[in-house]
Amino acid sequence: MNAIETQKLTKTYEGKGGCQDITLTVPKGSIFGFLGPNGAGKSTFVKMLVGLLHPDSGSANILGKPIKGEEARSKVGFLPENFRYHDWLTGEELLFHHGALFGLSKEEITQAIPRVLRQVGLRDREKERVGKYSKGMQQRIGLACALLPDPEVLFLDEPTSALDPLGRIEVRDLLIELREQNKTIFLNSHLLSELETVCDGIAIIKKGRLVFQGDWRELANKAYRVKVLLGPLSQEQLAEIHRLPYEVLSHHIRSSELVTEGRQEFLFSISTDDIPNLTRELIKANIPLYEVTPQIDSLEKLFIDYVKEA
Ligand SMILES: Nc1ncnc2c1ncn2[C@@H]1O[C@H](COP(=O)(O)OP(=O)(O)OP(=O)(O)O)[C@@H](O)[C@H]1O
Repeated sequence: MNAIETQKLTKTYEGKGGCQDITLTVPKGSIFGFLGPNGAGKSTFVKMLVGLLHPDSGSANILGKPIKGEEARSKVGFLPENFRYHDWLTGEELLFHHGALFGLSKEEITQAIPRVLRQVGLRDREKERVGKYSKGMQQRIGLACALLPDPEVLFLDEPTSALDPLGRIEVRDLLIELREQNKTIFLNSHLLSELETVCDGIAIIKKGRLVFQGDWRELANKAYRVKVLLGPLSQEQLAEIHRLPYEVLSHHIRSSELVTEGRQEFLFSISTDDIPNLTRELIKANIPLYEVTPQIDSLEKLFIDYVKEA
């Protein structure tokens, strides 16, 4: 079953900005990364899904229920970006306030509070005023608010931007724990190195339009490269390498004391399927071959390439 399905979902602001014709599928029990440059339309899209904006056209379902209805929203948690909390409330009072907004009873909220405080690592800090919390703690209490109704689908907009590296790891582990409970997490983040460690699927939006959706590793494979250590090489062998039907992206003598002089490093642009062919060709040409190392690009690099190209 899909947690989120949208069909040509569109919202513009008097014909400008926003996002257009977004058809997207997010499987249940996955962590899904939603990426795009500033102003691409990410918040507009998420706000429609959580019921804060009405679409101009198109449709969307959450867990099979149309987003227009309350039923879809009852299973949703949302952490907006840069949310300002009521400074004068204690963490506990804030959680009570949010619980009431979700329509939870007093007993339900009292039961949920220790769970969410544990999940976000704020136990024993709930009696302090939110205004006295550090930025990271404010982000954690926001996450706790989103987790209060034990949501099936969680929308998180930059959930770790104020956290230190340890805090980020804690949130990442929490997301993995939630996924293990078959919850779905829709994650909006600019921290791509963080996304690549947890996301099952991603979508990229640019200027309001979807330009990619799928497994980011699929995206990585599009730009597959392989590093090969060869040599020493005669002029003839060097010419032979350049005659191969694979693009040489770079070629240099590796400056490592461990590498015998004369060995050279080549970076080829080839698909995974072509690696055996490349090695066969090199051996056929009697070229000494020492290393073949596939280079998988980081999500960050691919994202930049994709957003520039698409
Ligand atoms: N209330 C609004 N009125 C007019 N234009 C808006 C409004 N909200 C957003 N826009 C425009 O719609 C486009 C998409 O904005 P949106 O906030 O959805 O992008 P985003 O991808 O979330 O950006 P960021 O990463 O900077 O948060 C932008 O061009 C923005 O200027």
